[in-house]
Amino acid sequence: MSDNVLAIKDLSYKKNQKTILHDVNLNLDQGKIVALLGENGAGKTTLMRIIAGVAKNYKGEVEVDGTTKEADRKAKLSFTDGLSGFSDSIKIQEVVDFYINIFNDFDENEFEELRKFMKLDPEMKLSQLSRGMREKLIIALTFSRKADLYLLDEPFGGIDAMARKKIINSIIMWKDEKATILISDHFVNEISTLLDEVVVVKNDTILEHKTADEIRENHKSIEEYYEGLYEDDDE
Ligand SMILES: Nc1ncnc2c1ncn2[C@@H]1O[C@H](COP(=O)(O)OP(=O)(O)OP(=O)(O)O)[C@@H](O)[C@H]1O
Repeated sequence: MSDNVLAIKDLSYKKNQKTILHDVNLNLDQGKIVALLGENGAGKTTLMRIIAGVAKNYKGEVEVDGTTKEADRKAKLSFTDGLSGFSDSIKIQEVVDFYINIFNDFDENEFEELRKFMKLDPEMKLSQLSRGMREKLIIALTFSRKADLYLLDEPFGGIDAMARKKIINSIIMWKDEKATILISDHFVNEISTLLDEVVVVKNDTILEHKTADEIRENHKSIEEYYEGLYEDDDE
């Protein structure tokens, strides 16, 4: 059996007649921690929303665990679309109750552990959360499901540098070893040492997909490699 968890073939996506992504081809294997890197507006969020089945009307094929059907894909991957569907006046506990209802694979005990680890009070309303607390809640919700593919869209912007590595380290320890995590960001942060692979989005498509070992074989850190991709753009 193939250990491929994600297969994207010839994906293109337009919004209001503007090409946002074109000729995207990407394969990810089980058990990998993969960074999806690119500048603001490169198309990282759009790509995640397409994989997750939230953005529709794309051209091409998106397969998760061998299935292209959106509903089946949603059952196999875990993605929290910025809590956009929830009113600000509801409490964390109410969001959790919603997740328990909707997702058969939501593990309440796992959420409890993550919630305590993130120091989140279940009685707090979404409107009371700081940006970092909100991001921690998204991470906790996402990883409380048992999925084969986890999508994290810029999860750390408001989380302090010390906590970032601690959080991602713990998640990697908790997750099933066969589960793959795709994490988007616009710079390589404290988590670069934990990455297995790097995917770079530039000019509306995937510019490069490399393993961390390949990058390091060229005697480069991931930071140097990523910065090098943008050197030609500088004046
Ligand atoms: N609703 C929309 N209508 C038209 N264009 C859009 C819409 N949403 C996003 N875009 C465009 O799609 C492109 C990709 O946006 P996207 O949010 O996917 O980028 P990103 O890589 O996640 O950026 P960031 O790092 O800033 O979050 C951008 O050029 C943006 O202007």
